[in-house]
Order: sequence, then structure tokens, then C-alpha cells
Amino acid sequence: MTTAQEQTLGFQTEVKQLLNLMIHSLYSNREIFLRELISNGADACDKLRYQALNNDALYEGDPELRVEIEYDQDAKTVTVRDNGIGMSREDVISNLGTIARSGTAEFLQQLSGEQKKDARLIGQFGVGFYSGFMVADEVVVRTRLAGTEHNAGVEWRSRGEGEFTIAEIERAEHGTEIVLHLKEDAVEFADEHRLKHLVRKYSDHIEVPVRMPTVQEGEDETDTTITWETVNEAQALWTRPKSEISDDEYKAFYKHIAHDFSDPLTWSHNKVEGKLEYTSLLYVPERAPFDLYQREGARGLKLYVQRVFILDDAEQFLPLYLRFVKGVLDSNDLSLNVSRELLQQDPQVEKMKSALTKRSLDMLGKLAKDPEAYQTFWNQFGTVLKEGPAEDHANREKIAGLLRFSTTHTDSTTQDQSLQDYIERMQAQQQSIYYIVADSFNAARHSPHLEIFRKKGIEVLLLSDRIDEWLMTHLTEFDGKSFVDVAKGDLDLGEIDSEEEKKAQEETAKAKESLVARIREVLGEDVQEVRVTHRLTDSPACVVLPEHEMGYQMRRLMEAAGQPLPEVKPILELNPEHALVTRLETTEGDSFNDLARVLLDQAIIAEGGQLDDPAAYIKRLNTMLAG
Ligand SMILES: Nc1ncnc2c1ncn2[C@@H]1O[C@H](COP(=O)(O)OP(=O)(O)OP(=O)(O)O)[C@@H](O)[C@H]1O
Repeated sequence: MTTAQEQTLGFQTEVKQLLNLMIHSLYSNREIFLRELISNGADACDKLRYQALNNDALYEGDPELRVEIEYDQDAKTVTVRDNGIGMSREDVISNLGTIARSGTAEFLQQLSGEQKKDARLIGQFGVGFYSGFMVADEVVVRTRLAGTEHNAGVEWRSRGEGEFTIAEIERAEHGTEIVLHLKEDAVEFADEHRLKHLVRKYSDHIEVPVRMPTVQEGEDETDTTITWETVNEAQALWTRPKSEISDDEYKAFYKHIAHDFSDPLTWSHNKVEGKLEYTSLLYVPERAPFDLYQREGARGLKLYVQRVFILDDAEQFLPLYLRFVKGVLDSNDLSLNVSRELLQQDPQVEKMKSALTKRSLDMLGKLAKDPEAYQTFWNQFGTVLKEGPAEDHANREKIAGLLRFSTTHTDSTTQDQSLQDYIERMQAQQQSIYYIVADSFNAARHSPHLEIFRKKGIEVLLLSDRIDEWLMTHLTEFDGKSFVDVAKGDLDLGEIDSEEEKKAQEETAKAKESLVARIREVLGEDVQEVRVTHRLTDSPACVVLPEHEMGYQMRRLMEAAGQPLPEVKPILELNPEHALVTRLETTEGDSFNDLARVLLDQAIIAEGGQLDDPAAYIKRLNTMLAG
């Protein structure tokens, strides 16, 4: 029914792009439209139940929440209906015409041809409702917000081609009805067996009953009775005993709550009794959402109190560094009137948070026993977990055990070595865990600082993620071993160096005293100190920072973020065995000056640093090459 109030509006650009992708790319997956529409209907029922806690009238005398599915082979339609919360005109326009997640447009634009065909990538947008257009060439939505007048109904229609019309209608029932006018090649869905099969496949675990009608013919044709049969199991999955839930059910439930098209990597289902009583079902996704690093990206658990849905994305129950964990928390201790604001003040919440944090870390610990699955997790979420030691001191050691690194043992960019692995390979006299931080994997791997370590066969962690230096400032120890940055401070290999080696080093240092003093004079204010070192075997020189100084990587990050920092002068260390250093000893005047400066500049470049005056460096180098 249309009225004078009918209005035609355009979809937001993102919606157009997404519709286009879905219709053309997700063809083989298109049966999931039913799952998505049932999922939305069930969510709408959950929302009504919550609001009706304080206002029974919202049920409008129909408190039996449900989703209904009907089909009509002649009209080629499938209808999904719920008696949930419904939508106002404004809700319809914003929910069924836009996608609110920020960054969506940019993300969609960046997708490559192959990625565009990947249902799992596209699925992360909560494309839910729009998936109807995979099977329908016209979708009609009729809805009314529970508790409003009958004339506050809204009809939304679209052919999925850039615009939709919206009109006011009379609607006696609250809730939402979605009619899909099937495409010619999708009429197969207007079929009882097909629909029932799909409901059981995808929506068994949803607490709200999903019903379908059975029509019984009476004596004459007009005398038919309709009985409604509940097709799904209709019991909230997490309330059932673990032993009775199959992996497929856990996976299907994950897709419902996480709006994800991929299976989860792992899950943990627990019922806790005692002082606190709650059930949690936590999942680790297989793939990171595109907005994992955006502040406003969705995170948190779906919160229920005594099986009543309270809110989505309750972020109070897990720390930020576990923001990739999805799931459900059903508490018996919180009040049904709890709100986001009240959660922040409730002391019970803090206790649950700490318990759920442990559970999540244990779940990851278990996952780590399957190295391949854990690698998938690490590649997606490792850099998020690296925020852990700074955020959660109490669990630092546990988190550290879950970290994975590139190291000189494998020399591979794949971060797959644990600290435990490292410790098992440590040399007999080795006391510390050595690491280097650089801007890129190659800069770390080829750093001159590693030369002595490679020579002596001592393993070094190769760190090059942006967060790594920040991580290492919060990670001082693991399993009683301290962490040592090989590019900072005086290199002391402790007991690994023999007495003779130490003596020889001291003697060399003495022998080079005058050379060191000459260089120091030439370089002046540009360095903090000059000294000979035994950490180099191939390179002539390297720069190091004082032990407690902020590292180069963090400096560059902070400077890029516009944070002014006091200048720090490097310490120049020379390899006394190197031919260029030996040559310095017999060089005078300008040549000495040039060579000393070139060595300093090269050391800075090898560190990934920027030269203050690169042209001067090149000029000097060319003079030397020409000479
Ligand atoms: N049957 C329904 N009843 C009431 N509201 C609905 C219904 N279907 C959709 N909506 C509203 O439209 C919004 C958009 O739905 P859509 O399926 O596109 O995404 P979504 O399922 O909400 O995704 P996400 O859950 O990731 O936010 C929903 O969040 C909800 O507010």
C-alpha cells in the first residue's frame, strides 16, 4: 500500500558498493540470506524482551516472541517475519539505507579482485539484511516499532539498485516482516524442505522459536487450518550442557553472534558457580575485522542477564588487548536493569573481567598446542596481544608465554618462536634473552649489532613491528631471565665471554686509546662517546644508545606523531679488527676527517636512521672512492 507520504531515497555509497559485491560475488553462498534474516529477527525479539522488562505494554498482548517463515510458490516469495521490537521510520532509513561502520568505504575500495569474491571479507560488515538481494530482485519490508500507534507502520521497498522508497502504512502488528520477491534463478528457495533444512542448519541454536506453517486441507478447499511448527531447537546454545553441543552448533552460533562468515578458530564454554554465577562462551575468530585498530571498532561480549539479552558489545568484561575475543556472557548476579553506565561502577564486573581474561589466555594457551592454528591466530592478532604486557601487569608472564617472535634461529619473517623455545636453546652460561628492535625485519636481521651474536651462536629475537619497542619497555623478564637490547648500553656477554677474551678486549681498548681520542675530537658534539667494541666482526662501526635511552624505533614513531623529543647523541663503536679502522690509524688531515665521518654516517644508516646532511655524506664518500 502506498500513500501520499511515499518518498524515494538513495542508498549511501557504501551500501551500493556492498550490494554490488554481494550480488555478483557471493553467489555460491547465497543460502545464508535466511540465516542473516532470522538472526536479525531473533535480535529484534531479544531487544523487545529487554525493553519490555520495564514496560509490559510493549508486547501489545503478544508476548510469545518468535520468527516466522512462509513461502508462496505461485507468487515466488519467501517471507521472514518477527514480532520483535520493529523499527520507526528513522530507524528504517538509517538501518536499511546506510552502513554506520567508519572506514567501510575506504576498505571496500581497497579490495582486490580476488578479495571481492571472498565471502568472509565481505561478511564482516553485518551485511545481514542486504543479503536478501542475493536471492531477490525486490525486497519489501513492513515494520512497526513496538508500542506505537497502528498508523506508525513503515513500508520500505527496493530493487537493490541504488534507491529505495519508503511510505507510511497502517500495521496492526508490531515487529518486522520482510518479503523477498525471488529472482527467477532463486525460486528453489520457495520450498518447504529447503527452508526447513536451512533453518536447522543455521538457526538451531537461536533461543527464539523459528516457526513454519503447515496447511491442512479440510473437507472442501476453503476449509483449511494452519498449524505452526517450531523448526529449530530454540534453546539458547550456551545454556545447554557442553557434552550435548556439537562443533557445528558451536560454529553456527558463532556466526550468529559475531556476524562473521568464517568459522571460529577455537572456543571456550564455561559455567561458573559459587560466589559469582555466570556462563561464558568465548570465541577466537579466524580473521581480524578491518577496523581492529580503529578506536570506535566494535568489541566486547554480548551480555545477557538470566538469559535475557541486555546489550551488544559490552566492552567492560575484557581488556583492550583481548578485543578480538567474541562471545556471550550470561550473568546471574547482575541486575536486569543494568546499563552500560552502571556496568562501569559494578564491582562484580571487575571480578568477572579478571576471570574472563584468564579464561581467554588459557584458551589461547590451549590453541597454541596446535601450532598451525595458533600461527593463523598470531598472524591476525599477534600485534594486538602485544599490547597485553603494558595493559595487564598481573598477567604479564602468561601473555609473554603466548607471544611469538622472529629470531636469528630461523631468520624468517614468520613470527613463530616462543620465549620457551628460545630458553630451551640458550647457551649454558647465557643469562639473558637478547633482542634487537628495528624498523623492518631486514634492518633487524642485518644489523651490525648481531655480528658477535651470530659468531658465537647466540640467538637474538628480531623485532620489527611498530609496537615492539613499546612492548619491550613493559617486558623486563620471562621465566627469571631478563631481556637485553643488543643495541643499547655496553655489551656485556657476561659469562659467555671467557676470561682470556675479556682480557684481550681490554688490551685492544688500551691500544686504541689515542685513535679513539682523535676521532672524538673530529666528531665533536655529534657523538656522545667513541669506543672500541668487540660486538662487530664484519662491519667497521655501529652506533649504540645509552642503556636507558628511548630506542630509535620509538623515537621515530613519536616524532612522526608530532611529539618533540630532546636530541640524543649516539655512542660510536668501532671494530678494531676492521681494515677501515686500521687505515684510520695511518691517516691524517682531511682524509682522516672524511673517513671518520663516513663511518659514523654509515653506522647511522645501518640502524635505519636518517642523516642530517645526506649530500655531505655522499660527497665525502665519492671523494674517497675517487681517491
Ligand atoms: N527484523 C528486524 N527488526 C528490527 N530491526 C532490524 C531488523 N533487521 C534489521 N534491523 C535493524 O537494521 C540494522 C542493520 O541490519 P543488518 O542486518 O544490515 O546489520 P546487522 O545485523 O545489524 O549487523 P551488525 O549486527 O554487525 O551491526 C540492525 O542492526 C537492526 O537495527
